[in-house]
Amino acid sequence: MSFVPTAAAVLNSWVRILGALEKKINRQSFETWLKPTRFSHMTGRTLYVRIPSAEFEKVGEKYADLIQEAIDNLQLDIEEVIFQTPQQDPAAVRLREDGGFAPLPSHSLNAPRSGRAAAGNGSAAPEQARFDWNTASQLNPRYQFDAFVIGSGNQFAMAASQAVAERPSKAYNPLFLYGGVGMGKTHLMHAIGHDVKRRQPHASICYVSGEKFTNEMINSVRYDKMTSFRDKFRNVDVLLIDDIQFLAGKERTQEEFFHTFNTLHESMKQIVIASDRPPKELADFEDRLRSRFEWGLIADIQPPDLETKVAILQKKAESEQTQLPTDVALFIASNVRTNVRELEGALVRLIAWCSMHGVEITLPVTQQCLKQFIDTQVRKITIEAIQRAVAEHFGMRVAELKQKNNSRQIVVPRQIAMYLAKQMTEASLPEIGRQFGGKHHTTVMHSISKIDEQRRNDKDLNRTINKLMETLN
Ligand SMILES: Nc1ncnc2c1ncn2[C@@H]1O[C@H](COP(=O)(O)OP(=O)(O)OP(=O)(O)O)[C@@H](O)[C@H]1O
Repeated sequence: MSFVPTAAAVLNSWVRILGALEKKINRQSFETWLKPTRFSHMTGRTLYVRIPSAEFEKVGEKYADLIQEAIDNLQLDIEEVIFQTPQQDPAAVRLREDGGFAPLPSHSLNAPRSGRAAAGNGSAAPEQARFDWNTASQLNPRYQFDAFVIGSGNQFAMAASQAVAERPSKAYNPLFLYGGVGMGKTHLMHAIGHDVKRRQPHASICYVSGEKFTNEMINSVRYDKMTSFRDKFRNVDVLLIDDIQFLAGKERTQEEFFHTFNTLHESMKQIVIASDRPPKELADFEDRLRSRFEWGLIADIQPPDLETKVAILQKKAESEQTQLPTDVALFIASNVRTNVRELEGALVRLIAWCSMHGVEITLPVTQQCLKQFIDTQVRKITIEAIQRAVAEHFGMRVAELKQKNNSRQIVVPRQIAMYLAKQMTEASLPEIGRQFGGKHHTTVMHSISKIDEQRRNDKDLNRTINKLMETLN
C-alpha cells in the first residue's frame, strides 16, 4: 500500500472508520459502543482511540473484522489500533498483524483487568482469597504531584492532598475533593496513591470509580460473591473513590459503601472521595453518607486562570519533549475554555499535526491547525443556548429573562446570562441587550461588571457560573 496520509487524513482516520462502521451495524449498537469513542492520536502506524471507560475495551474484539475491512477499503496506513481509557495507558485491545484484535499481554497497567475478573465482573470467576491491590492499584503513572500545576483555583486541594499523602488517616479523613469536569480531581487522587506508595511500599491502595464500585457490587450480588467483594474493599489502607455522584439514587450500593466507609474509617484507613459537586448538593444520597463526607476536609477545585492554563500547557509539552513558544501557549490557553482535558486535547492535536508536517510549532501554524477545534467551541455557544441553560438552572422560562421584570428572582439570572454572553460569545454589548428584550448597552455593561465583582467574593455564585460554563462547553 503506497498511501501517504496527510495530517487531516490521519486526524480524521477514526472518524472515517466510524463512518464506514455506521453503515454496517445497527444504530443502537453504534450509538452505544462506537459513537462515544474518539480519535486520540497516531504514533507511526498505530492509531490510538480514546474510549470512555474500560467497559468499551470489548469494542475492538467485537468489531475487529469490520474495523479491518474499513481500514482496507479506505486504504488507511494503519497497522494497529489501540483502545485506551483516559485513566489507563495503552491497554485493552490491539490489532494483531494477522488482522485480528487481541488483548495485550498483562503488564502492570493492565493489571486492573485481572482485578475486575477476580471480582466476577460479568463472568463466573472463581473466588479469590484476598484481592491483591499491590498489582492492581490502577494508578496512572503520569498523575503525580510534580506533574500537577498549582494555581489559585487548585492550591487548596493540592495542599490538602499532599497533607493526606504525608499522613494518611491522620491529616484529614475523609478528604472530599470536588470540582468540574477535567479539573484534575482524578490526577490528585492518583498522586496521593503514588505518594503513599512511595513512603509505604506495602500499603494497599485502591482506586475505584463510583461506577465500577457499583458494577462490581451488582455482579457480586448476582454471583453470590459479596464476601470477597467486602473483603476486597474493606481491607485496603487507602481507598480512593472517584465520581461518587454516580451512586446517586442507588440505595443498595450506597448502603454497601456506607459500611465500607465505616469499616475503613474505624480502622484508621484513609478515604479520599471525588465528586463533581459538594456533599450538600449530592441529591438522592442518604443523609448519613452525606454527613460522613463532611467529617474530614472538603476541598474544591476551581477552573484554572489564564496563567495556570499556560503553565499546564508548558508542563505537558515538556513531558512530550516539545518546545512550546509562549505566544502559542497563550493562544491555546485563551481560546480553549475552562477544561484542562480539552486544553491537553488541543496540544496533542497540535503536536501530532506539526510532527506529521515536519514543521515547527509557531503561532500561525497553531492558528491553522486548531482553527476547526476553536471554531467549534465558539460556534457551539450562542446567546440562545446561554439563555436556555440559565433558565433551566434557575427553573424559569427563557421568556422571563427577556421581560421587563425587575424582581430579584429574574434580575440575578438575567445578569448571569448577560455576563456569560459576554464571556462566551463574540456578541457586542448592544447585541446582547437586543437579545434580552431590548436592554440598553449600559444596562448590559452594569450587569456584567456587577456579576464580575460579586463572583470574586461569593463562592456559591462563582460555582453556579462555573457549572453553567461547563454545561455550555
Ligand atoms: N493543574 C493541573 N496540572 C496538570 N495537569 C492537570 C491539571 N488539572 C488537570 N490536569 C490534567 O487534565 C486532565 C483531566 O484531569 P482529571 O482526569 O484529573 O480531571 P477530573 O477532575 O477527574 O475530571 P472528571 O470529572 O471528568 O473525571 C488530566 O490529564 C490531568 O493530568
